[in-house]
Amino acid sequence: MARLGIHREFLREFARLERSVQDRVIDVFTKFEHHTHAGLHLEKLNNPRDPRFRTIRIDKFWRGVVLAPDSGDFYTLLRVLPHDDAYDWAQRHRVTVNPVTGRIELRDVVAIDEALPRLVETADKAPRRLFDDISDADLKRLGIDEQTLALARVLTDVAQLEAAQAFLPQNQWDALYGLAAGLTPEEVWAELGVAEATEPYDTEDIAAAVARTPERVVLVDGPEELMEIFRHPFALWRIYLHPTQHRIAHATYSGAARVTGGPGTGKTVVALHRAHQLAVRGAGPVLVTTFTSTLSASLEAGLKLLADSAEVLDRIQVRHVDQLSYQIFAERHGRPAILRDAEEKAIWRRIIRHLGLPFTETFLAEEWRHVILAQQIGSAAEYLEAKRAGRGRRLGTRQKAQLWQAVWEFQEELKRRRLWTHETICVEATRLLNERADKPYRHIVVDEAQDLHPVQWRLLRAAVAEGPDDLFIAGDTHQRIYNNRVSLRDVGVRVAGRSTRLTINYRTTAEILAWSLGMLQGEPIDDMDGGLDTVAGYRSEVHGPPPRLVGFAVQKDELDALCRKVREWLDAGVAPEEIGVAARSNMLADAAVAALKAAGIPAGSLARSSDADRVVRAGTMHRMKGLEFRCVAVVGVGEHQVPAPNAVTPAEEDELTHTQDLQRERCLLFVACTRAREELYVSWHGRPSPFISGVLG
Ligand SMILES: Nc1ncnc2c1ncn2[C@@H]1O[C@H](COP(=O)(O)OP(=O)(O)OP(=O)(O)O)[C@@H](O)[C@H]1O
Repeated sequence: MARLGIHREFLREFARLERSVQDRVIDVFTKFEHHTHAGLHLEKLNNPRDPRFRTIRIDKFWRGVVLAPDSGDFYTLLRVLPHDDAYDWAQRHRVTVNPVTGRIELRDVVAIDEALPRLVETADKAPRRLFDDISDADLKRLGIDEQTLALARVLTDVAQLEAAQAFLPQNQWDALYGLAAGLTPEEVWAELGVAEATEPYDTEDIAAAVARTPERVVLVDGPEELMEIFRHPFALWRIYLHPTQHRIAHATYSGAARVTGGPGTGKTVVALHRAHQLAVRGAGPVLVTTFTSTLSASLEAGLKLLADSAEVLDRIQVRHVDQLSYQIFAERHGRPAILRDAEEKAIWRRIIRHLGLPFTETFLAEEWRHVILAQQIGSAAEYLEAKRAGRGRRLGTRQKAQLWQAVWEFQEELKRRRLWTHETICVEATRLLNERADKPYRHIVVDEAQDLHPVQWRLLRAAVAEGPDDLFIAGDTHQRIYNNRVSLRDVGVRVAGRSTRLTINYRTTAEILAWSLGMLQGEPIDDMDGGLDTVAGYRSEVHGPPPRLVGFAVQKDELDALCRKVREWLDAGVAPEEIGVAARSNMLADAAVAALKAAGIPAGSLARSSDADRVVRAGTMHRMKGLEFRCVAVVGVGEHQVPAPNAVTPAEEDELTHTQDLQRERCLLFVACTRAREELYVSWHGRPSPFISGVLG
């Protein structure tokens, strides 16, 4: 039986081929894999650039281009193209094995030769070149070969480098792009994840090189896996991880560890692999957790895809944090009575009236949550001493005393009426866990960590004994969509020296990513560990059209245009469930569903429908977290809608909270936009949101 590898670039294209061609490809390659003399089905080409290229007939019109070894039975499917294009492609490309990394590389030799003279001409006139500060020795150390080096040396800007992605060997381009994005040669090397070679690589051994290059070529293990890959060409993460992702997921850490990185860099994927790996090791129960039920449901679905052994799956529990705290609370006290939002406000109002305080109920509620509960403050004296980081309005000693009195009365009332909030349940569950010597979990894996409240962190800290691999944290502070801020150190979680940042985005096109990042330009965003996070080096290898940005006079026109856009996507062959519509408010999301339905488009609310319903789904930006779609429309991005006025504390009330609220709203829009894999459409009526007016292009 032949062994088969499939180039990942082809898999991306596969998803876009017509269904009938996809079926033929599957048919041809399932049969191909079964053949004892598979090579006989391949046709030689006249004068190919690489003598190891062959073609294979898919149907009358389509051909596959296959890399066939000089000997052995190992083949790599590189592309499937219309007949003439396939032959043209084979005339232009060449496969080599990189002597430094040992990995397989594919390049468009003709395009490199054509680009070089033009670049030389521009470089001769330019005052500086892109890689002036990087020595030849450093470039070579990263696997840049002579042909790429000649081109790299005459690049003068990043746009030229981006254009060169289409023809340079991908791993070499990656290294150059990492350098251009500001990473040091050491950081780029670490990111390449190349194992130290004990002896020089055999640059003729294609099969070994392919095995070393899982980020480019997926090795297929039998016909079932082949079917799986073709059925879910986007879900490759189950089989293959980038070396950096693999290292993080499989490492043994002496304590808590963390993965950070921009949207779509595979943090969730790493978290799922890590949980699976820890369960395989079998040292004790694994908890996978996050902050909402929708997200924990999608983590559970991901784990089921990943784990093929029921025994391993049994060792993993998926619960969102509040579910965990309720469970622990209920085991001891039974079901809690929950304080509703409106009732909470009423209590604060009564206290304000009765004490004659100069504060609003929102201010008191936030002070209680973000200072007193967050820092476990238990007495007036502690409160007087407490740092109120993140709170803008200064309080004098007298005001602090008044505030403490208010909080004390509030807490007493809850106690008297046996009422609980999510936070107090969490605090009580933490107390119960701290009493226990036997912890419920041996490992905890946390996704979307940026949105957890300090009391939730303490709960998690108390649910697992301190030790190797106790906590694994995945998150991105640029995607914080609630107001929770934490310093991990303050809640007893130390990740220093065990934190890795992922930078390659697998979801979004470079165009959508760059535009969305533009919205965050210059925003100082913390790293949950006493420093600032950065977006340096975030990049995507996939290209597509730039985001489409359109404004209208009134909402009706905006929604009509949304319907036309969605219709256009559907007509182009995008399935309805691959289209997502995001809005800041529930009301607008519902209006979008109604407009789509009225236009005869199958549509539903994100809250109430799933992939299986095969409808276009619209929902709030908050609900978009953790999801992704081929095409995304973000509507209502107008001056008075984003930021949502009622979600932003007035500057007069609290300057710092005001700034933080604005940042959270900005991040929320960023999250919504980065859910798009291929196309992003952003619209508004009236004037555009201040968050996008700087990036309208
Ligand atoms: N190694 C990989 N190979 C192929 N696809 C990958 C890989 N890693 C991640 N992906 C894909 O990239 C997309 C984003 O992955 P994931 O959701 O894990 O990213 P994330 O960093 O958690 O994103 P976000 O922070 O935006 O929610 C998914 O479609 C996932 O399947």
